[in-house]
Amino acid sequence: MITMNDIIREGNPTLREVAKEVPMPPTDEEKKLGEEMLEFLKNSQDPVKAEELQLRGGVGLAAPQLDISKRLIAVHVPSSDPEDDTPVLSTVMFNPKILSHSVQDACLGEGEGCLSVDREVPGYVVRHARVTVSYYDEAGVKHKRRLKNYEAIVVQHEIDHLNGVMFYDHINEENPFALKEGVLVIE
Ligand SMILES: O=CN(O)CCNC(=O)c1cccc(Cl)c1Cl
Ligand code: NI
Repeated sequence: MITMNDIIREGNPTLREVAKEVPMPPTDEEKKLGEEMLEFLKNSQDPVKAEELQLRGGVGLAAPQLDISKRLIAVHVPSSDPEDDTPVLSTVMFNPKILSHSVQDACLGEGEGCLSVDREVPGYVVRHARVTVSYYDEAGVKHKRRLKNYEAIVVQHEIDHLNGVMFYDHINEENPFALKEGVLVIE
């Protein structure tokens, strides 16, 4: 089972590498890794398990954060409606790729955090508001999916990890809360 000890932190060069494509179909080991990454996210969002295992909450995870430089991510984005237990997006993506994106940009009003960054880095992380991504599932089947809002932001944060990009690379250094005209702020 993945715990915080398995997650590498800033300074580890793997976080700045471009990860390698995973040959399709994935091996049993790669499939198992994807399942464990998804399970980690679910555990991290479960108050009892998160407390028990001392997990920081996460809605996404990328294999390079486990010091595995492969193009594999997991996302588990719960519904914003507390009454609704169905996550808006819960999946493992092999070789995810942004095929196209909106002209409009967006950012989370509360900024972003990262399990590989043991500090707060305030500021708007400006990303594409909407993206069309392709990816392969653990059976090696290709999917194409349009994403918007929070789930679009999360998937971009994870794909960044596959390219050695950290969320704070996108924050404006002069004014971390500067926003251009038309950028959608997602609360
Ligand atoms: O790469 C994944 N992590 O570092 C897990 C911890 N961060 C988050 O769950 C998180 C928090 C805020 C905004 C975004 Cl977009 C994300 Cl992804
Ligand atoms: Ni991260």
